[in-house]
Amino acid sequence: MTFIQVAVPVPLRQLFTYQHTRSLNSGVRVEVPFGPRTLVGVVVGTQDPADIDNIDKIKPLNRVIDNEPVIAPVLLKMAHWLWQYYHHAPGEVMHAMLPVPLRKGEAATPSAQRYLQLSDEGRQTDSDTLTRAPKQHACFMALKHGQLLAVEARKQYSPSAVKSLLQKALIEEVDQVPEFTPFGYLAQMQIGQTPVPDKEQAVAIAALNQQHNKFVISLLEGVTGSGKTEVYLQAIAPLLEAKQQVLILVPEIGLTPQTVARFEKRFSIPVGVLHSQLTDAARLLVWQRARAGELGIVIGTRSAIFTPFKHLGMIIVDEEHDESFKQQDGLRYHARDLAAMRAKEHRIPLLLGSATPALESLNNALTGRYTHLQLTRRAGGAQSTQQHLLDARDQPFHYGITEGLLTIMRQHVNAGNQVLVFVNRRGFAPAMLCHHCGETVMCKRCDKPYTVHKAQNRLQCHHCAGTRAMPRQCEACHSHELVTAGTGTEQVEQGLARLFPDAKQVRIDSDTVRGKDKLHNTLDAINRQEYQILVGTQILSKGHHFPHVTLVAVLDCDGALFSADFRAAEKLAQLVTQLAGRAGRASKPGEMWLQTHNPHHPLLQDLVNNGYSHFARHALLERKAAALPPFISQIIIRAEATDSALAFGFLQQCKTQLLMPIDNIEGPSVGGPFPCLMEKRQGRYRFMLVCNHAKRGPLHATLRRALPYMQALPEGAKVRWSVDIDPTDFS
Ligand SMILES: Nc1ncnc2c1ncn2[C@@H]1O[C@H](COP(=O)(O)OP(=O)(O)OP(=O)(O)O)[C@@H](O)[C@H]1O
Ligand SMILES: [Zn+2]
Repeated sequence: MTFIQVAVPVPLRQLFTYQHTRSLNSGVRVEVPFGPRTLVGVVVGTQDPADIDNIDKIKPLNRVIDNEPVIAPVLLKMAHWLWQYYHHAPGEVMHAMLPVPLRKGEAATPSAQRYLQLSDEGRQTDSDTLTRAPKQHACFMALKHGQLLAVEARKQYSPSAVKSLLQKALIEEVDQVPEFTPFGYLAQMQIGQTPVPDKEQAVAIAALNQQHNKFVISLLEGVTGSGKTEVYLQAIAPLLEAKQQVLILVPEIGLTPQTVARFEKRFSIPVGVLHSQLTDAARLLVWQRARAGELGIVIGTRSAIFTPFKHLGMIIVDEEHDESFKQQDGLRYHARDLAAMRAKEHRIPLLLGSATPALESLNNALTGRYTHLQLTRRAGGAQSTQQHLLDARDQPFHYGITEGLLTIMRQHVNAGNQVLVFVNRRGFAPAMLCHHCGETVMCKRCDKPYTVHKAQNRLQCHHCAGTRAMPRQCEACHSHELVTAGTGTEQVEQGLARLFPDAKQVRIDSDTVRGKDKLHNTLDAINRQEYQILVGTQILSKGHHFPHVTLVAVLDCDGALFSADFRAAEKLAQLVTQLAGRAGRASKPGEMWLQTHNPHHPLLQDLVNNGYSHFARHALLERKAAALPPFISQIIIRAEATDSALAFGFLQQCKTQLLMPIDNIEGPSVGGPFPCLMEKRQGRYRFMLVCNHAKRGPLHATLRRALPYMQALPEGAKVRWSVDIDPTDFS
């Protein structure tokens, strides 16, 4: 009899022991009884019978699912690190690492899948016959390049488009077991036209070429449009040729088909793509193809860091400062940190790229822990964007835009160029209030004003997504005179339509671009110059290439200057710099105007006059002086409950545990319980404890000792609480 340790997907920070007739490899999935349920767990080791109490109570496994481990030894090490470092339940960590069908116990080896392909008739048909049905046309065109998974095609192009094409007999369905050829991509790989790298790019590429099969972390700090992507492309070419695969992580909304197309075009090989909007079947297929070594390149968002590879040669994290790399619920891991951990285990290089590096990464580069590669000039002769502040005080406003800014916009539009207007809020206006008594219409569940959405004729809470009908009168004084306050994208768009009747505009925010295709099509239309004015939120700041934009106008970011979050300045500086980077990327010079009521604010002055890299180095000095991350380690314990006293009381007891002295260890400082920046959300009151320590080790040791006591607190069952290691968000 062997005793097997299994990570079972339950929210408990421990492993469970089962008995089996023989030993099993770690990383194999097993089906186990758990109370009244049957769950799919992962074997992580065996246990010495001498260490087991109540040995006759140990239950047998129900069933062994895999012959071969689904989680390879390197990834098991990563899992181990994850549950230790993030103090998370091992079974939940394992599940997070697996594609959904495998969590449910389905076979890990490829099984028959239904594919769509062109029929004989389809192959002889001209796609022009479909131009009046755009979705059918798009699906047909995609199938011209090869088969698609049927479920994926239905999701992407709509079930009705697929149905019509089937009815027209232009396409057909086939069932096939996919076959994978390890490094099969090499047979078709052809390196396309490659620009001659400039001096700085050449230095970076040469440095990266020296790093093969070594664990080295490099920060590629390159101003916007400096050709970072070109460096990635040239750096990975020799690896692909040497049968080494490459994983590229990109931010959540930075993963556009343009990015993927650029890699496909350069190497003429299919690229595996992983993001949250894929079907489970499609994700599993990429997982299998990468694992078999069939894919040379995988590009994906945060969780792609868990993809198995046959021979991984390099990891790249593009826009490494982006907040979407940190998961903000459940297993709150940071994909950038995990990438470092993974690169170390595989003994391969990790490349972090950004125009606006996170202060953590920059500090590691400046202190020599990372190799520091810099691109200080834009590629292909483009000039850097001139940045200016526009004093908004005492200026007349039209729909949130000052007259001064309108004049500048007019010059750019009249010159036949495109203007990008950044507004930090979607919707029509961020609040509605009574003109008579001043009462604001509030979401009672969050204690925050509702955002007015005129297009839907509703109010929407951006914190809990709750909506309500537009009120007709004030709840306090019953006056019918309700007015809106502030400006959102919807209002700016409407205003600009009046102010610029001859210029075509497009709004880009999460209300107008739902789904990847919509964003892709809009971006294409922008680059075909179908629009002159682009109005949008953060989405517009992320890595897009707009060759015709010459002016970026930022309407209002003053709020961020006075935030209680110590990272607010860094986030604002990154946003502003990335926005500026959208202008003047091609032959025409670009400028950015930032409209503000605080034109003398030191942060804005520094950014505009000296740029991000100066700001960031200065901000690091400030962080050091104030003893803030990255110079100290931080952990937050959050608790929320409908009864605020419960959440507060629970954290107070946690604090007592965290302050309990441990031998030979200097304890952390524990602040709070403080209300979170969003004090109330969805009807729950929210508090946090902030634990700081100059050193990571003692901080984690303290938490490790306190956690079992915290878990045993009876109040813990009545509140929602969580542990956040290296937090990035205090909302
Ligand atoms: N050495 C080069 N010679 C000519 N053109 C180049 C060179 N390197 C890059 N480019 C071109 O310059 C433009 C910007 O390059 P790229 O997109 O690689 O920059 P980036 O630093 O990744 O941009 P961002 O971070 O702002 O998104 C692209 O059109 C690219 O093709
Ligand atoms: Zn709400």
